Amino acid sequence: MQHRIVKKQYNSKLCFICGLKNGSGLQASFYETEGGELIATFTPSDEHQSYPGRLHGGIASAILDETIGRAILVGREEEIWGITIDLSLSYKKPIPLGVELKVVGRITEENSRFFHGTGEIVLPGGEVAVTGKGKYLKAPLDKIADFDRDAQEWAVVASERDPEIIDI
Ligand SMILES: CCCCCCCC(=O)SCCNC(=O)CCNC(=O)[C@H](O)C(C)(C)COP(=O)(O)OP(=O)(O)OC[C@H]1O[C@@H](n2cnc3c(N)ncnc32)[C@H](O)[C@@H]1OP(=O)(O)O
Repeated sequence: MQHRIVKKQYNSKLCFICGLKNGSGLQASFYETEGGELIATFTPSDEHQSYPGRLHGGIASAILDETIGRAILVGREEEIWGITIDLSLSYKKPIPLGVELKVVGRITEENSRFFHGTGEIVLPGGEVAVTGKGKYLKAPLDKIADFDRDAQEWAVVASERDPEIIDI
């Protein structure tokens, strides 16, 4: 299925998932789709392995957590930040290293205090490797962390690799 991209989300400096200067991290990109979902793309490297040649399950959990958590921002002008309070995963296929993976997330339920979402990590051939669902507490950013947007280089960073369409 083809997903038309309507917006790229912010990256940061050192976040393990989205920090562009975290050499050990995933340096993932996040794209909002016309259909109201969020797609992350990243290519895991040898540093992210569990058993040789396979992505560590904790790292799979981390990218799913962030993709579902960021899905609350899709199509909004206002900022909503989430704190993960419950996350469950089902690991269905091993995930290889060194190939681009796609992670899809969406919000399934929302009220004034919480949001819930689901997501999946999809292999290059289209098979679903991991599914997840999470519950997040909404909170203002200054209640979650001391976050200096300039120091954290929190910005949308355009790249010539940014796709107009993602095929999954
Ligand atoms: C947009 C960017 C997306 C980013 C995605 C990535 C986000 C992250 O990685 S966050 C890091 C991982 N998460 C954490 O470290 C959270 C650790 N936990 C905490 O700090 C605290 O439990 C905290 C602040 C969430 C809540 O604590 P506290 O303020 O004392 O509230 P508390 O009264 O215990 O619970 C508040 C409500 O949440 C519910 N809740 C708390 N924990 C859970 C849980 N594990 N499962 C379900 N519900 C829960 C409670 O039932 C309660 O609901 P209600 O008021 O309706 O009865």
